[in-house]
Amino acid sequence: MAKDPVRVLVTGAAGQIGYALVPMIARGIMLGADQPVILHMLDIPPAAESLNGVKMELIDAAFPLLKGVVATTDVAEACKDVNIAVMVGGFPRKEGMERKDVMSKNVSIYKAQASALEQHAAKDVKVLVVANPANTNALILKEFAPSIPEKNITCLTRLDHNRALGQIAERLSVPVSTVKNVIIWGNHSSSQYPDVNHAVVGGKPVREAVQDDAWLDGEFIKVVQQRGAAIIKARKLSSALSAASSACDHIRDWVLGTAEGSYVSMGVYSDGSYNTPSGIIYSFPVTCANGEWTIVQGLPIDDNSRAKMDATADELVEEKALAYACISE
Ligand SMILES: NC(=O)C1=CN([C@@H]2O[C@H](COP(=O)(O)OP(=O)(O)OC[C@H]3O[C@@H](n4cnc5c(N)ncnc54)[C@H](O)[C@@H]3O)[C@@H](O)[C@H]2O)C=CC1
Ligand SMILES: O=C([O-])CC(=O)C(=O)O
Repeated sequence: MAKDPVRVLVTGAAGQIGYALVPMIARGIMLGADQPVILHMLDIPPAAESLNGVKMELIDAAFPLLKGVVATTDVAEACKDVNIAVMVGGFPRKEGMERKDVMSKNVSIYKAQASALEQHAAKDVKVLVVANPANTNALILKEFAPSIPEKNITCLTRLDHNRALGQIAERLSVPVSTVKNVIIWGNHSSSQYPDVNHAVVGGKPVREAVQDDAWLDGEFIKVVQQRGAAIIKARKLSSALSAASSACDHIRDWVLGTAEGSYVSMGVYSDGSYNTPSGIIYSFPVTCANGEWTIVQGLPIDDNSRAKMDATADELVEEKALAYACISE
């Protein structure tokens, strides 16, 4: 019997990630080749015409799984009954702007969208925040949508995770599918810690396969931390196809489960695991089953990793304070 359609919201759908993401969702890359979808696309009024153009293209592509498209600038209409919400819309930093200015704009966007999701989305909506600052936007969304279970609010660090897999595969000239269990700890920013201490390639520890700890502890980490900036330098635009693809990976694994023996990285509400501060959205290694993620426990952490995990946590605590200062202004 055919499945009922799942309603998937994409905010910022007229933007570059949105343009890459919506056809992936309509083709079944996010939720599976047997899962019909109804796309809800939200953008702001100045982007309404462009958003309508994206809707026209979705119709023209005649995707068999796509059972409907809502394209709107009305946040309540966009959030109505959605089961999955991918939050890509946000306010980017512009020339001459302080970090605090960007934070205050995003705090007000995420506060308003949290309330709309709370009032209009399905009660068990799963939320993925992509827009930067992704971890802190997700935290604000969580704070202002108290009836959405905190386990249902996450942010994207899967792109960083996939970038780390890609760097190791390139270094060893092996298919990327043979590399697994890298970890991104912390913030989706240049303070993140890409950790290979538990990663394997073809069943062998990555450190044994690479045989170059200096590279793994130095250049590799820097390349992954700075990859977003490198793409901007090369394309004059930020990552879009890789961000969209990684957003699909994040939701697919969350809904359909991770492979046996594999874990992935997700930004989730910290419960204090690995002595990280609770009350921030921090990226951890997780496994997923039955629509729920679980933090992988018990991995040994050496002093070098500890220091890097703490540094990225400190940045998130600072961002949280900045965001809260914007709320109370
Ligand atoms: N977490 C991650 O791994 C990554 C995050 N990003 C972030 O994703 C975000 C989107 O990137 P792009 O698509 O390249 O940007 P973009 O500027 O091309 O698109 C953003 C879209 O959001 C819309 N928007 C702005 N305010 C909105 C609101 N209040 N409600 C709904 N829509 C709104 C804009 O009109 C625009 O169409 C940025 O914040 C970027 O920094 C980008 C790459 C990776
Ligand atoms: O760096 C940026 O602005 C975009 C981003 O988050 C990434 O590519 O990881």
